[in-house]
Amino acid sequence: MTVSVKICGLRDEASLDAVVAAGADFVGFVFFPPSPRAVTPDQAGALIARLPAAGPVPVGLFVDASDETIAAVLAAAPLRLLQLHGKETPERVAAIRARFGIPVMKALGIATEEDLRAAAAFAPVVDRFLFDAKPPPGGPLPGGNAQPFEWRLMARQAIPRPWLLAGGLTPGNVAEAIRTAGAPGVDVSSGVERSRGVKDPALIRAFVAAAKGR
Ligand SMILES: O=C(O)c1ccccc1N[C@@H]1O[C@H](COP(=O)(O)O)[C@@H](O)[C@H]1O
Repeated sequence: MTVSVKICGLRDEASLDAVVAAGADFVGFVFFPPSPRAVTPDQAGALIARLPAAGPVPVGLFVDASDETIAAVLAAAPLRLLQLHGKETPERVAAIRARFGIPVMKALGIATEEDLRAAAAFAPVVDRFLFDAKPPPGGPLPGGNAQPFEWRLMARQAIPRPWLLAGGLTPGNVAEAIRTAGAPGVDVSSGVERSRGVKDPALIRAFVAAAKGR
């Protein structure tokens, strides 16, 4: 089975080119101003313009964003998947999907098996799931915290949509995470950075190779 790989939080051309050359499947742009990885719609649009036609799918990461914010981003950046990483309800997810006509991936924070049960209510209205660690209480970011969760919670779960595993993945642990969780895909941000918010092309290459077993 080929594992899908998403590299998230791209802000510069050299790192974006490394994502493409490494053969990642998805590339993420963060539209959440408190994040050190945040980009403007125009910056994302310029980076997406560099992607080859058969290159990674450009994903926009939003946190409890309004329709107006999403529309303003889409006017400048032709995203092909919307990652909703806040407290969006199934009704809000359905409304965003219907309004913009773009596939949606809902991120859910996981600490216990009980948290995974939340996926059922979202299944009819999402195209993918992303399972991430719960953020530290009171922290500024709901994701991107280099925090793993217990991968064994995912094993043998029948998730009703394609899904990505996220949270604290690195080139060194991603192969074990995939095996333990039985993950069909993975997503990383912190684990391919040389400092917070600054991607490292060598780590990007190493992560994609390790995830895809090359
Ligand atoms: O990366 C961010 O800054 C971010 C901000 C707000 C919500 C989500 C964010 N990133 C997502 O978090 C996970 C895990 O990231 P990490 O590898 O543990 O740093 C990943 O899905 C990113 O897309």
